[in-house]
Amino acid sequence: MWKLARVAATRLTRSRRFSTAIPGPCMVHKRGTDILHDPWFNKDTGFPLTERDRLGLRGLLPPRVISFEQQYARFMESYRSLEKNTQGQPNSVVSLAKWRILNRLHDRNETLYYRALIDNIKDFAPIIYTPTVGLVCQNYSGLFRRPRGMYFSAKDKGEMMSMIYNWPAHQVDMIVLTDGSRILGLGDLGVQGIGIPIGKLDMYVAAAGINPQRILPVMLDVGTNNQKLLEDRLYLGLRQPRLEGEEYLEIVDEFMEAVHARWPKAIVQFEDFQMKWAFETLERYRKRFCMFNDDIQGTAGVALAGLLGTVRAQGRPLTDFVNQKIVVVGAGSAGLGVLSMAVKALSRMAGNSEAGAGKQFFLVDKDGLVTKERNNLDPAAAPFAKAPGEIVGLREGATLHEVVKKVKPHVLLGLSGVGGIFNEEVLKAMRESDSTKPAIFAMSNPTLNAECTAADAFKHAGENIVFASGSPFENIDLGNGKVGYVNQANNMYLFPGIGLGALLSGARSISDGMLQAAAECLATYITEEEIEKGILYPSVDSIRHITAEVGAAVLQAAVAEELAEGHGEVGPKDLQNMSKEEIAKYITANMWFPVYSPLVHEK
Ligand SMILES: NC(=O)c1ccc[n+]([C@@H]2O[C@H](COP(=O)([O-])OP(=O)(O)OC[C@H]3O[C@@H](n4cnc5c(N)ncnc54)[C@H](O)[C@@H]3O)[C@@H](O)[C@H]2O)c1
Ligand SMILES: O=C(O)C[C@H](O)C(=O)O
Ligand SMILES: [Mg+2]
Repeated sequence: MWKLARVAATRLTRSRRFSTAIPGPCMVHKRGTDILHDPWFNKDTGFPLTERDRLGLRGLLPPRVISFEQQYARFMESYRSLEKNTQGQPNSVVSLAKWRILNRLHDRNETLYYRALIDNIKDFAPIIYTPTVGLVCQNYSGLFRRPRGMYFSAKDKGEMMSMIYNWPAHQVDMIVLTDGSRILGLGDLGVQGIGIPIGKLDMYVAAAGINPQRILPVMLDVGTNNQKLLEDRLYLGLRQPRLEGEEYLEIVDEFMEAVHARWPKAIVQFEDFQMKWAFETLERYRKRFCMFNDDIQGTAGVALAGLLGTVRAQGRPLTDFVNQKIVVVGAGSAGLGVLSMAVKALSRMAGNSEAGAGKQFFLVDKDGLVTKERNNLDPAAAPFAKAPGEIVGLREGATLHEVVKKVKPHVLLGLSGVGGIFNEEVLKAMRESDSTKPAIFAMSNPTLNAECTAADAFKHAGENIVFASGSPFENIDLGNGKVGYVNQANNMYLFPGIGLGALLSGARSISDGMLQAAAECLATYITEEEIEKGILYPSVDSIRHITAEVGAAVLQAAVAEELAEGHGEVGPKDLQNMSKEEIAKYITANMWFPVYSPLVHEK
């Protein structure tokens, strides 16, 4: 059933490639070189002669008109020759070279860029998104050529309501916002963190079909506590320590009010905020605005889908989730987000009683096993802290190795940001797991921050494991024709669908029910045959299809909870009356796809 739907969708995408159907016109308020310098409208040598006449472009381009297909082939040729020419060079050099060539196209011709991205998403996602985006953020001040998105700084206090009107697009649907304080597992990168919203929004365009003219990456620069950056003469952000307390919140409040005033229906995704502000801003805004925190909520849904998939992969009924022993390493925004969503799922399974739910979860942070005896126990971690004596033989602060040895978990899940902490000793201890097919999730990003590599996991924990990582790794050749399958457990499988469903339903806010629907949709997407091979998540190649499905599930949940206020011409009543099939059609019909539209000049 699932399989059939996916094949049909692939065909749909293929037939749209270079389709001959004439797309609708696009209004442009510029002429001449202003159009050539605007990547939203620029077609380079692809402008037909009639359009060159209409838009004052005659003579500004070489005379021959090159088709979109030829332009695409030309770009891919230069990309492939760059790949060939950089063979054998260090990974970081190759990745940055690839990022540069893609970035140049992005800056010049967005239609061609997004077509290349959509058609080659498996190859390009690791360049424009995780892990290379981390390297780009680390080197941002040096790589900077032209701005992308908007920058609101502590110095703009009192000005944001007018500044927001400096953005040239009339409509914005999707905003990704960061303050740069916890960029992947790389720490505080200040203004350089802008690369993250840019990468996330590229995934929104590629996976969810959000129109790139309606996206807005935003950096809230409230300073940085990264001493190296403060001393770097090339650093492009404010050279001051981060604002704290009320001063900080006033900046975020002002930004949220400004966005809401200009684009009341825009969805704001909070990304890579340090934990204290991640939780606080989520609570502060989630009822008032249509927003969510991807690291807490998107990650939780992706992890939950993987945890449920693991139960199936271990050959047990889903209801057995209540008996899964899970060790979560990292008590930050992501780790705690995962635990609280997993506990909610458990209590639903147990008939909505939270009593005792989660007893089989174990939380380990930088100071070891988290128990109620912990000095200054973080209130957010408290519900998952073990009571004294709850696990015989384990004390407060027990090491990860001790915990794994004692608990013999079915799942070991890392969201610590610390590369290599699932070391040989810890991985070998997983061989004594109570499951014959234990799961290891090394979810921290980027690659060097993963808790272990895929190769080490299969080598030390055994060939029977189920493995997932936040950053991509190649599948592992286990010899004798056997393959150790590597899943990518990354929130990219959910955030685009959450945003898409929220947008097209016109949701007032993003509820737990909508997020739960997203996670369930992802969990049920994988077939039994796939699960048997240890496949927990779809291939990145099908991200556009899974995103449409997640979007539909989120929209349906918004309608069911009466949060859907409608989108454009489609009112709340229309949404309520749509069948499942109509919802699916409505979603796909509203997903932008890159083709050159005829440009019509409007004064
Ligand atoms: N795969 C995904 O989709 C995904 C999603 C979100 C976050 N992440 C990754 O998860 C990591 C953490 O993100 P976060 O927002 O929770 O960060 P955070 O800073 O809020 O939390 C990090 C946690 O790790 C703990 N920790 C630090 N050193 C440790 C050690 N040696 N042993 C055990 N625990 C240790 C800290 O005590 C803290 O609780 C980052 O690398 C991020 O890239 C991945
Ligand atoms: O950005 C990613 O790849 C996932 C996640 O949001 C993270 O912060 O690591
Ligand atoms: Mg993130």
